[in-house]
Amino acid sequence: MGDWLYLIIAIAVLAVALVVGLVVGRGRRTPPPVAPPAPAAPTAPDLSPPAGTDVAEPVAEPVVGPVVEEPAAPVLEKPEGTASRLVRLRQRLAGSQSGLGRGLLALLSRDRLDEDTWESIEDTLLTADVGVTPTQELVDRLRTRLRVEGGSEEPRAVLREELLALVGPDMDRRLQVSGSDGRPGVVLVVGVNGSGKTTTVGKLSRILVAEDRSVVLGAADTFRAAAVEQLATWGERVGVDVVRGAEGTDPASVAFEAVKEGVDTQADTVIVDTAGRLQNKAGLMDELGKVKRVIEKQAPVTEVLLVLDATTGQNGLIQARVFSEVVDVTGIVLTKLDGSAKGGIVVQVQRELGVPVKLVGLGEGADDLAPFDAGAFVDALLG
Ligand SMILES: Nc1nc2c(ncn2[C@@H]2O[C@H](COP(=O)(O)OP(=O)(O)OP(=O)(O)O)[C@@H](O)[C@H]2O)c(=O)[nH]1
Repeated sequence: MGDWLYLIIAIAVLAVALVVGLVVGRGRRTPPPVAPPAPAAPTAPDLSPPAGTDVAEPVAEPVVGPVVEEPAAPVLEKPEGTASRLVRLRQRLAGSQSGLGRGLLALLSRDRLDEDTWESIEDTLLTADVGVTPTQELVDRLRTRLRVEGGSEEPRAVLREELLALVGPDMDRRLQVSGSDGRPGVVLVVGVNGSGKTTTVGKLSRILVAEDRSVVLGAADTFRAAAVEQLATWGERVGVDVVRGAEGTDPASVAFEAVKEGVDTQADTVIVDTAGRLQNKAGLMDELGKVKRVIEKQAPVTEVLLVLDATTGQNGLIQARVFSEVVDVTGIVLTKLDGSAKGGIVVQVQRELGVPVKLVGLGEGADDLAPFDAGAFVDALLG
């Protein structure tokens, strides 16, 4: 019996050991392979903090693929407004021109106005490019008014009045930059190479942009590729569209496209830069005549500006005459007046062409162009 009991206990121990072994072994078995998960549909990264996370705590930024840098939007320049521009440029004008006025005043203030003195006055005026006929007229007027010895008239006041009359205070110097019937105003800019045409177109566009006008530029100076590039840069700086053609393109077709864009986009003003090669009068007449005709299929030309370099004296005047015979010039832009003490050219060119000076260039800076004002100009002459 005792043997049987031992045998039964031994079998029971073995059975328990077998059951425990089976249970533990099953727990260590590797799970059966399962199908790989389907790729998740792309979703916007969830940038909200996980629940329970304090917002103030730094959270690792989710990585969302390669970082693509957006091209920086061009920063547009803000052209200088009219008021500060005028104050600044009047000072510059006085700086370059006051020699003429001061010289005349010194002569007119002498105790005795003898023939030698009047001759010196005449020479001073001629040297400043006032021109022969206007000089003669001015000297005659001054002689009459200042002749009387011990006269009560003050030389400075007399000179100011007479110079102002010569410059023409009543001329209409407003720029015609607006069109009619919903069409843009069209400004055609002409003049010999190097006179400052392209620069003037760029500066004028800035004046108009400063006045909140929408502008399109036409780079019809296709003769010189650099001029087209130059104009494109002027336009980019203030966010103005520049219509251009390849080098050698027919200038008239560029002018046409520019005005068409102005009409289509309902721009206020289109300014067209031209090549103005002065090879001969007939060629110039053909080129500019065609440009104008083609433009006017879209909208009338409201202003033709002739750009003239103030430092070129009589040569510049001869060129100006040719241009005015070829196109109907309505206004003159006198550039580089900062580099010349010969402001008298204003008087001469207006007389010659019968057209007012409307703008003056007073430096190479982007905003160094100002509307011409007769009173301010004479004051600048007198210093
Ligand atoms: N000091 C000064 N320089 C000026 C003025 N206006 C233009 N210039 C300079 O004159 C040079 C010629 O100007 P442009 O505008 O290229 O002349 P352009 O008539 O267009 O010449 P093309 O493109 O060859 O037909 C440039 O160096 C200008 O910076 C001005 O009022 N004062």
